[in-house]
Amino acid sequence: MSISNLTSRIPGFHRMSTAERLEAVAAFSDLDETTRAQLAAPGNIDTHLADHMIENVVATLSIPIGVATNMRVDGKDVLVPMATEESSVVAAVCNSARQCYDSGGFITSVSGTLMIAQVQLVGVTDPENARLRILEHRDEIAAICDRCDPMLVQLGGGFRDLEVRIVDSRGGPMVVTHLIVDTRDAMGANTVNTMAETLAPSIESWTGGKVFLRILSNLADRRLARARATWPAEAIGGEAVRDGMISAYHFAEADPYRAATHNKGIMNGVSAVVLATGNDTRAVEAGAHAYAARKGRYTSLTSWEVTADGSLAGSIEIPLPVGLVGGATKIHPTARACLKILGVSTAAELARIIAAVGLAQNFGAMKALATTGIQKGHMALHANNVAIAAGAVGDEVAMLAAILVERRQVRQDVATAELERMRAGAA
Ligand SMILES: CC(C)(COP(=O)([O-])OP(=O)([O-])OC[C@H]1O[C@@H](n2cnc3c(N)ncnc32)[C@H](O)[C@@H]1OP(=O)([O-])[O-])[C@@H](O)C(=O)NCCC(=O)NCCSC(=O)C[C@@](C)(O)CC(=O)[O-]
Ligand SMILES: NC(=O)C1=CN([C@@H]2O[C@H](COP(=O)(O)OP(=O)(O)OC[C@H]3O[C@@H](n4cnc5c(N)ncnc54)[C@H](OP(=O)(O)O)[C@@H]3O)[C@@H](O)[C@H]2O)C=CC1
Repeated sequence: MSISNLTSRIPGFHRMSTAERLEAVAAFSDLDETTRAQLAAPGNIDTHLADHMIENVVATLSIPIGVATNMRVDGKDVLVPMATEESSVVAAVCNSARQCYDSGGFITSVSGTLMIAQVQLVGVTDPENARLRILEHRDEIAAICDRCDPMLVQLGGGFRDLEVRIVDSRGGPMVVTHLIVDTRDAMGANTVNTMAETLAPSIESWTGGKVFLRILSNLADRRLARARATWPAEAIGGEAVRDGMISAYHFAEADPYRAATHNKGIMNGVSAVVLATGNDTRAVEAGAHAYAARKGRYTSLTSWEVTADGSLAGSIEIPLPVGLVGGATKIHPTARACLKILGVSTAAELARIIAAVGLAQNFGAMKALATTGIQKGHMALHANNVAIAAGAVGDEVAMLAAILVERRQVRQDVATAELERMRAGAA
């Protein structure tokens, strides 16, 4: 059966055992034995590989990968692996996606796969003149950039555009050249950095100035991913719930103190998929927050409105420089296995799914905040962590967590006392 015939609506997925869930995911994504074994292996990164990925390696840190169900993106069902240490993040995506599944799920788009590299030129007395001199060399610049990466050009990528800006700084005017490069299925940092470094001597010779920095910009506003979805009021608990959520959005839109938390919630989902696929979480996070401040004040990455028929419509637009090749994406076997689960064949497809997850995550948090409060759902799941921290093992974990939730006291001191009481009762 092809993937598109399978459904991501898997009610009760969270009640299965870990092995049963992996079997369901393997069947959905048609995973081969090696990929299944990779996902099932405890501590699934080899020390030798780790030692070559970064420096001074002494150990590895395993983070759980949960799979979000109920996601339908552009008419296709998809299971989404999410690597996170935080409880209730995955559950929230499943729950949010469930509530818009029947109204079509998520519709997505991308602006392209363009990255920007910056070349900083200082020490020119005539910055306007220097700017034009650089722009006059556009064809030569294109050729220099494309010569850096013939493979990328062969794949349909390479130099696309040139911008030269004059930036007023404390140290006087700087002439900043932007190389706009299509990096296709790579995030592209190394690719565009090489181009910027190669071009720098030419810029100096054309202008008589001095180049210092030659590096990509993490404000990847030529690489936007967008997602939208509609939740009928009756599917989310009625108009009062919808209006509470709209008010939550207005709060985030107006107030940077709230917007930071609102966007952190979005990044709970975004960063989890970015990490699971071996991409650079810091690059995506820096870009997202810079984009949220693009209007001169920090605001929400999402927008929420009421449609003519009274439904809640949400949308997100976020820079998503992620790749299927480059960085750790190809070398980390678990990241590769996660990409197989997703079944994506281009970086743009991956970015679209991540944008949808960000929107779902925001829906889940806003709905909880505008109704029961975050503690009910989040702390109920976090209670397991508190129970483990208090020393619970095996079946004790679920039993102790249930007691903490029942008492509405998900606290370490209460957990320790209750665990002692449980054990004394059992003895
Ligand atoms: C936690 C829920 C989902 C419970 O929500 P609920 O309505 O009690 O859930 P339910 O038991 O009725 O189940 C409904 C569906 O939710 C999913 N679901 C339910 N439980 C699980 C589970 N254990 N594992 C996986 N999926 C789960 C699952 O899809 C299930 O359908 P089913 O499969 O049964 O047909 C809800 O309360 C929620 O979405 N809360 C929001 C949680 C959240 O946002 N967490 C992020 C951490 S807090 C934070 O860092 C960000 C924040 C909040 O500050 C951002 C902001 O301020 O904007
Ligand atoms: N500020 C930041 O965000 C910075 C981030 N980084 C890091 O850079 C890394 C990402 O850089 P990136 O340039 O993506 O990685 P790589 O340089 O590892 O990989 C990109 C290369 O892969 C090759 N390639 C093969 N198939 C494709 C394809 N389908 N599409 C595009 N390229 C393809 C290309 O050419 P070829 O085969 O010729 O190599 C391309 O140049 C991340 O690890 C990131 O953490 C680094 C510096 C700064």
